[in-house]
Amino acid sequence: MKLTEITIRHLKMHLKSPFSTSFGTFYDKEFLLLEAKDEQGTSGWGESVAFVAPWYTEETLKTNWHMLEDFLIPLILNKEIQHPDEVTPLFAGIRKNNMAKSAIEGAVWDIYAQHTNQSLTDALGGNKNKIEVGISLGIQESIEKQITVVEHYVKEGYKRIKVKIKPGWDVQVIRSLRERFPDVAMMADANSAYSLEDINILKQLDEYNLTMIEQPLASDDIIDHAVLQKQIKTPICLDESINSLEDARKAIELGSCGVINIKIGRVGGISEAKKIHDYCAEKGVPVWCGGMLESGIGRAQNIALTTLSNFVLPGDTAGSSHYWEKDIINPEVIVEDGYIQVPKTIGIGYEPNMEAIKEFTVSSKVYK
Ligand SMILES: O=C(O)CCC(=O)C1=CC=C[C@@H](O)[C@@H]1C(=O)O
Ligand SMILES: [Mg+2]
Repeated sequence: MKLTEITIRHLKMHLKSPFSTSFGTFYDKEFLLLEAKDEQGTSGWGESVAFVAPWYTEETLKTNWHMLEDFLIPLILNKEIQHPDEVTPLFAGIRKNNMAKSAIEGAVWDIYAQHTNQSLTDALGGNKNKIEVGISLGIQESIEKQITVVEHYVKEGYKRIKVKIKPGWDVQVIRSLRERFPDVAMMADANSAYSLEDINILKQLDEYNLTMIEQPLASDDIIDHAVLQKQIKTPICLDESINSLEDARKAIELGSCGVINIKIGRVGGISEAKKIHDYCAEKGVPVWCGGMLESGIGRAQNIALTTLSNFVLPGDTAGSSHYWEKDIINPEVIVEDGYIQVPKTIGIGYEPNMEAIKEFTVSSKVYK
């Protein structure tokens, strides 16, 4: 295939309820949606998961647009590509900027699946008909409210509940949730809000039988996480610290974590995500698919990735209606009793809803 035209659209979608973490609150999700067309007129779709501000990683919507326009699109337009695995090497001269790279690579995987007449799941070698789904819940204004929100999603059947913690909103919250929900699979995500100086807090969290504690320490750290992991029995899950297969190898060799959260955008694309999955499988380290409040396009890719066999823990791939009044795909992603049925249709398994895409588009530009 050869990509002959790429359209970048800036979309803004209103979140049904605000999402609060240790680094801030989101009311809307603004992101770049990328449509690539090849010489046969086949369209493939990709989504950049970069946020408007560099809170989670250093990438932003604007830096992604700059990287795509000035560096990545010129590298890929009109290049002959046999397989999506060739995209990451093609971008190797450009450091990091993984979310921007991943937006194009996802679109190439979509086109490749369509050309080879298979679902993205089959193209990746996935082997599940349905996937288990967890949910990530933002920080609430009070512990009572947090309990009410958790209860709602436990009743909906989600297979694992993730709550966000930050200094001042940690041990007491987890203790209260555990008292109320003694048997629910529960985990806490700190988004790097602690340091080893807070080890006493982290040791207290160790008492509540959490499935894992996600990214307690610095976003670029694997050394202190290894120190911490030796002192707590709860597995540490790394999110922000893992941006490549090499990062995963080093973290596992050092003993910095017991679990890895794989996000396609954070690691630069589906091919790298699959490599990390394969490596973790070989090392006996379970993985799960993280979420970035994606629209249906990114969510569809997450669902396909989760069908790989070592995604043994429920991912943050909640249903469309949890986030949006209206998603940009047809059908929307539906979660029933904590499961998503994996679509088997050709490509990403869902159709882009052009009317909704137009409605949410703030600006766009075509590159040929
Ligand atoms: O997409 C989802 O539902 C998961 C959301 C989620 O937990 C996260 C989204 C974006 C940044 C972080 O706060 C976070 C995470 O770190 O996993
Ligand atoms: Mg996280």
